[in-house]
Amino acid sequence: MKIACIQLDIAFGNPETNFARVAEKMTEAKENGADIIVLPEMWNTGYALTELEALSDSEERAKSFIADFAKKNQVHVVGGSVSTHKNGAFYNTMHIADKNGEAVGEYDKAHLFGLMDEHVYLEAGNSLNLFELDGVTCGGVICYDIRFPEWIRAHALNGAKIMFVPAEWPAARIDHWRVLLQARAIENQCFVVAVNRAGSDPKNEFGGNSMVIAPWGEVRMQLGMEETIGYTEIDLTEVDEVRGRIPVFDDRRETLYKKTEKNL
Ligand SMILES: O=C(O)CCC(=O)C(=O)O
Repeated sequence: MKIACIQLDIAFGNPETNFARVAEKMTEAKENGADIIVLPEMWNTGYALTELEALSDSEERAKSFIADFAKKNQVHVVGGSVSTHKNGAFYNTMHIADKNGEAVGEYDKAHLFGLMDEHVYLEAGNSLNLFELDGVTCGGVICYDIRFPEWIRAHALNGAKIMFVPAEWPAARIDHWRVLLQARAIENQCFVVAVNRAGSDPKNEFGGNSMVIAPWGEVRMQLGMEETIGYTEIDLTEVDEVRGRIPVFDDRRETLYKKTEKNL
């Protein structure tokens, strides 16, 4: 499975430019043999949160755009996330389409990031994000979600062998990004495919450093800070091999964790 991580420099508050650039980059990734294309967080608008009424995706444009591209090019697309307007509220939403153009997943970011005012403008989602690509169970969370190990664990316990993490993670905390992603891969014995944006917006410089991490924790791909596309091949048999080597899932003591939570 060849994965393409599109580390895009997102144009702030400019969906037209971003749709055109994403189309161009996805075409390049497909021409380079990608089986799965992964995009960053909020790629349609960036964090133009005060302009969501006018700019966010209210008609599932991104969902159709991703599904159409996937079908036409026979490639899976994990569509990062876009700002959406649905059911009377704004969300940070991930769309996933398989290579047949089927919409196999839709996820609203569950943990809203107060430091970037998400809680002021967005509603949080409440559901896990599990989907199948070529018969492999995958999960997807967004950016700040990786600070909640129990959330990623819930996906792993439900069978996820690859966790996708689109992000707009600031350069100022890029060390946290690297360590948290590596920890999530090691503790859940799964692949982590994390795609951050490049560039800056009026408030933040973003850190790039998109990464693919193997279930044993090795960093298989790591980009710099600039806009680029990173490619890696992954072999899913590694997940079972690592889970067999140290049977973390069999050794869990669920009842103990529940008791501890109650006593806190
Ligand atoms: O947790 C962090 O430090 C960054 C999170 C973030 O930027 C986001 O969720 O958009």
